[in-house]
Amino acid sequence: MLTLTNINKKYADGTQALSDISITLPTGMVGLLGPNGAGKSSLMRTLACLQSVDTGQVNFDGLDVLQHPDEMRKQLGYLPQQFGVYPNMSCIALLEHIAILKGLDRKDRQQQISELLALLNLSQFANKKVSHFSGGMKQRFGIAQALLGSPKLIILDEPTAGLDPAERESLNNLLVTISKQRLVLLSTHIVEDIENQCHFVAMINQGRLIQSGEVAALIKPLHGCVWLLESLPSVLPQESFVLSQSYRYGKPSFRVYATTAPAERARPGEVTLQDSYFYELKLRGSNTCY
Ligand SMILES: Nc1ncnc2c1ncn2[C@@H]1O[C@H](COP(=O)(O)OP(=O)(O)OP(=O)(O)O)[C@@H](O)[C@H]1O
Repeated sequence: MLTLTNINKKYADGTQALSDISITLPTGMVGLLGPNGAGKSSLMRTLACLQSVDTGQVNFDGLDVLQHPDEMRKQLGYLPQQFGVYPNMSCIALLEHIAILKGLDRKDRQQQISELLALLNLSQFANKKVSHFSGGMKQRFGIAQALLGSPKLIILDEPTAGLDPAERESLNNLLVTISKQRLVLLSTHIVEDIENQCHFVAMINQGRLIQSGEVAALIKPLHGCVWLLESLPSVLPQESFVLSQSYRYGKPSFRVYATTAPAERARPGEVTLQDSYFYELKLRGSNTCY
């Protein structure tokens, strides 16, 4: 279990990236949702012991993380949003190098690297330079290096960014498999990925925690309050508002929050996590566009 208490972080230029964040995250797949600039990466870098905070505490299974970052690093796997690799190193050599840095002995290194190469479908590319990998292969390599040492906490910042749908699906399935008996914290803009894989979600905006809890419990209050419309009436009922607007087969499609049907032609919609996320952002007066 990971507990954050009153985390505050202001950068040197005065940007308040994290404001008084307090939350307890359970084991399993946990999603972190927030618009661009919300503070997700700042939070993840903090948990990965890569940057300090101004105030606050982080506790992981009884360990005071900010006081003992070296202890935490032994239990941590981190995939940053972007990562560089040594240009001339093969996949296996680089994994070997990272395993040594993580303190694995020779026997463990050999066993874990061979298991991870197989798990991540990289065995046949073991001797290829990682700098020559495709985007999907590179992300799978990133997950493999994060899993070295069997960490109890895995932090993944946008792991599926830039992947094609098949790669995304296979990586998502893999993440569910590895999240058994450990905490996998997943940050992504793809709300659907969080809805499909995570049982718990934390939403942040402008550095503040705006909502958190079990996904099923979060969307429950909106049941019966989401309506689908192809066009909006000239006036929406009081206290109702547009959650999102998109196109389906080239035709406009509106999802509207309303406690009763906002128009005669409105059809009830099945509530999604995205509805709940947009509802929370609207409710808290975000000026974010979506
Ligand atoms: N090193 C830094 N110095 C100054 N400001 C920073 C720094 N890093 C991030 N910020 C600012 O802190 C805020 C939060 O940024 P952060 O990268 O944590 O957000 P994010 O939710 O990860 O965004 P995105 O989804 O776009 O990656 C933003 O206003 C950003 O400009």
